[in-house]
Amino acid sequence: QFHMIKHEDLTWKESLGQGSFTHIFRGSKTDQRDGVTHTTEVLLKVLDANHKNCWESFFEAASLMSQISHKHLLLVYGISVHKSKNIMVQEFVKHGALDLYLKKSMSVSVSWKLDVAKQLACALNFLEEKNIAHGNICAKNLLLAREGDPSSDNSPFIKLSDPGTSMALLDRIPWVAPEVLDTLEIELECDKWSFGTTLWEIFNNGEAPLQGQDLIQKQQFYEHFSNLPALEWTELADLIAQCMQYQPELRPSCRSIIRQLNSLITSGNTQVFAICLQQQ
Ligand SMILES: N#Cc1ccc(Nc2nc(N)cc(-n3ccc(CO)n3)n2)cc1
Repeated sequence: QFHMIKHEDLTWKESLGQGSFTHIFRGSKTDQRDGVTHTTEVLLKVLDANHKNCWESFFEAASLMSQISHKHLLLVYGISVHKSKNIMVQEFVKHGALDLYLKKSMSVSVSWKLDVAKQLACALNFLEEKNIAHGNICAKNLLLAREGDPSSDNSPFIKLSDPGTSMALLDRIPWVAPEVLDTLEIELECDKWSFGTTLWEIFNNGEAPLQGQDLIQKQQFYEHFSNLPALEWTELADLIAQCMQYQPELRPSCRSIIRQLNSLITSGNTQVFAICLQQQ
């Protein structure tokens, strides 16, 4: 159910890092269209040969992303299988994963972060309308296609990456919704919980929540129905708390999330506007 790419049509460039079961490289693919050779810059995501057992979720992730298209969903060109390597060929997204970008550049504004949050909410709304649960929403899976810089008014642009190979569930606390540990089922509501965790990450400059806690402590976080430390901005902290409710049915719809983000954006701008007026 997706395009198979010939290995000889791929060119491999430098390694860009390693995930849990995957290794990513910059590369390019050539294809002939109406007799013309086109070369496209790509990201090559290789599934470790010794993790054959999770190649199924690897392919499932790829096929999910190649069946639907949306401006905030990563484009997957196809799959290439060569000897014992499974390779996912993705569009190359210029600035890479958002968590690393936020850790590096501490100076992104509140409106920049709200803009990114709203784009993610739109991507989730699109998936919700198609009744598709992503299952792995986190800042690491948000890719920054355009930086957007404070000087000119062009804003950031993100793409939601494939769900990836389902890492060990306990390692994904607190991104994975608590009920998933019992049901092992990924429902739409799970993405709302993960959206809350990702919002927390974005407003904590890419710092991972429960950083450095071991698996026992992480499991207890759910057993004690704990919440992440609230942000100073109470309206934003409220939205995160709504998303990270232990009862899935109480979590807000994507439409409600987008509405609340819009009012935060407006109130944020009003506050900035008021401060500018005072300073005149
Ligand atoms: N320095 C640097 C640098 C690194 C990567 C990109 N680009 C890119 N494009 C994609 N399609 C996917 C990814 N990913 C990165 C982590 C994951 C998680 O799996 N994906 N990175 C651009 C610059």
